[in-house]
Amino acid sequence: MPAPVITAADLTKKYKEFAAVDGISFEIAPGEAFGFLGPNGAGKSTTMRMVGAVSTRTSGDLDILGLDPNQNGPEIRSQLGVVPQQDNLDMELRVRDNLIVYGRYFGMSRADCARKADELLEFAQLSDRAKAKVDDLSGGMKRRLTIARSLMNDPRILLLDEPTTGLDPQARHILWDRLFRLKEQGTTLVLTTHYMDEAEQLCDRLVVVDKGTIMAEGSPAALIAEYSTREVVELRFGSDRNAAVAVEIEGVGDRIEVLPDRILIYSNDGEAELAEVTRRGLEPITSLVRRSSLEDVFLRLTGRSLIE
Ligand SMILES: Nc1ncnc2c1ncn2[C@@H]1O[C@H](COP(=O)(O)OP(=O)(O)OP(=O)(O)O)[C@@H](O)[C@H]1O
Repeated sequence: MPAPVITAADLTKKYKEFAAVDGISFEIAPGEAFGFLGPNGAGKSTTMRMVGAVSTRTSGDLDILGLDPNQNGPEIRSQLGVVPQQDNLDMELRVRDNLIVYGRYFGMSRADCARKADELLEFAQLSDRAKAKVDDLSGGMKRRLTIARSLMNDPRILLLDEPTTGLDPQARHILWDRLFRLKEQGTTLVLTTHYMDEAEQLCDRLVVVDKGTIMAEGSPAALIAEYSTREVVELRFGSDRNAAVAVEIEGVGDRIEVLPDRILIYSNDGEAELAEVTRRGLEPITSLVRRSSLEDVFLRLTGRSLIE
């Protein structure tokens, strides 16, 4: 096993008495795509700020590339690429100039900046927008430009806080494709997300976080195998009937979850459970048998849905 690029042990961040991050431990291997999956307020951004060496920890240990961010912030930051939750591009500058100015900030020569900017515009599929105003870019393009900018200093680790929040499905897929390429090239990706599909698509390994603590850790497939069944039956009866229906389907499947808008039956054979529901004389408005996802893992671990 190669040495981890990031190691956190009992990492804690408190704001006054409130622990936004409450004693989490994890290791991230070089070249890995590692995710923090959790709802808003789980402590993901707070963790990312500590890993990005821009916020100090209250207690615990944190090692990034063999260095302590409390002691070696600038040295660590020079080896990281950071994509914050909100794009913070320079609106005054044109697209390509955003990259050049950022490179200069890292002490790169003008020639190196120009070469690297062109290479990254190509990578981000923005070459034809090089001279455009940032304001004229779509949300997905701005996100890709922010990623391109974060790569100017050839970072060993790329930190992405909610990389596709607010983007439409097509823009998300283009972005995922770019992130796959970075992963193929060996960049370590550390990302936060509250989208289970994003975590399933991108992460080799992830931790499920809630209220500042880690609830579970593993690959998406391993987490689903450990905390859910192979299939799930989703039934909608209309919310006013959910409680009554829940009584009538008692004992069907391995486990039943009654949510405000749906009833979920967990089972390795969804079709058989759906047939049993029908046999009991129940007629859902809609029914669907699907594969288990990380959403089901989160529900099992916290009793709450990840989708608010
Ligand atoms: N500077 C601060 N002062 C006080 N409380 C804070 C501060 N920053 C974050 N918090 C609180 O810490 C908790 C975790 O916030 P954090 O932003 O890390 O969550 P998150 O998982 O990234 O969620 P989001 O996706 O909404 O950013 C929240 O309850 C938040 O209100």
